[in-house]
Amino acid sequence: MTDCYKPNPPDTELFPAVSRAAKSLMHHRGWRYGIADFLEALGTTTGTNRVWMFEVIDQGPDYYVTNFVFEWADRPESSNINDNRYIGKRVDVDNPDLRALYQARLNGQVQIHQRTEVGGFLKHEFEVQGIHSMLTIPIMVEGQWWGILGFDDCDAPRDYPGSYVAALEIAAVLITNGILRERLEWEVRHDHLTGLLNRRALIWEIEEALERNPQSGTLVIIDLDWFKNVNDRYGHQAGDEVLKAFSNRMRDRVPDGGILARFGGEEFALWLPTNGPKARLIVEDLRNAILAHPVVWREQSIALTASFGISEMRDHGNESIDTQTLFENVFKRADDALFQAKREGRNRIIYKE
Ligand SMILES: Nc1nc2c(ncn2[C@@H]2O[C@H](COP(=O)(O)OP(=O)(O)OP(=O)(O)O)[C@@H](O)[C@H]2O)c(=O)[nH]1
Repeated sequence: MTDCYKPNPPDTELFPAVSRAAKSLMHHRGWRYGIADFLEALGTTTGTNRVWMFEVIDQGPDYYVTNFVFEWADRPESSNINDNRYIGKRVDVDNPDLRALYQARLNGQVQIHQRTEVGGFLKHEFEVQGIHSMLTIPIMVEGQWWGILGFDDCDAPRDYPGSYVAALEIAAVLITNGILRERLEWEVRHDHLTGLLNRRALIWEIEEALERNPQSGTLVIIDLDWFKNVNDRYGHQAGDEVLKAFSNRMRDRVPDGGILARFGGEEFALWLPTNGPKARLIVEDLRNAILAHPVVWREQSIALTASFGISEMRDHGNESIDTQTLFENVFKRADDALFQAKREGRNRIIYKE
């Protein structure tokens, strides 16, 4: 039987290939932009027919759901990526074979399956996809099963030696590393509770927008009114839910090119790429929407209002002023406007040129 197994190319090529391919995962926009090159390098060096990755998008004790996210195939006929069956595919773990497979994946164990040995769920997949041998390496992130890096041999059976598995396990760790970096970058730029950008990220985004268009844009600082009362009356958890619902409501109404952020506490900021009456109309629409739609929390309706301070990017005739100072000035004016809105009774918009 073993003599009809596909020969493995010399493993001396594999470690240098993984090392070279690692660089593509360091793509400045994130690993997802370099993964196609990475999988191609693994595919061509191992001489396999298909290298694929799926991501686990939901899981429970007796099921898991996967999305087929990336693939390299040696020829068009080997490709599966456009098969909708693998998008949001749910696997019900309803027999001992499948339970063993699932448990091994949860534990991060590498598995090599041969068509002659598999049963049930895998047998069906092997037949549908024309697979002889499949090597699967779980991608683990922070101790959790994230997905699979898989290798399918369709033209002949294959047995992967230990040195191959070791190199490909390193490849999976490199993907883990990319995912962790992506998570970290998300955390640096976002507010945890609401998923909105945080203050720092908003400033970066505005700086970029100003580089493209220095004299344009409106900054709106938004502060929920009497928010302390929400916490005092309904509890902190309700307060959190209100902040999330409020953020979602706002996010749905931000026009194209607008950037919404949570500055902290019950304070938010919105950058609009427009100036003048158009921007002010958008803000009026936001104020009305907040007023018209109380947040429902555990069947209780929590009415909200917010105060708004608005200012525009303008040099007020001083053309020598640099972008940084322009930007600081617009923040200061919007903040002063918000303060005035609060002082004058809240639930209002104050505009300061
Ligand atoms: N639940 C919850 N509360 C928060 C969070 N961040 C800040 N707060 C609360 O927000 C409240 C803000 O209170 P204040 O600054 O007095 O403002 P306010 O009650 O909204 O009154 P005005 O702004 O003057 O209209 C405080 O009770 C904070 O504890 C958060 O992430 N979750």
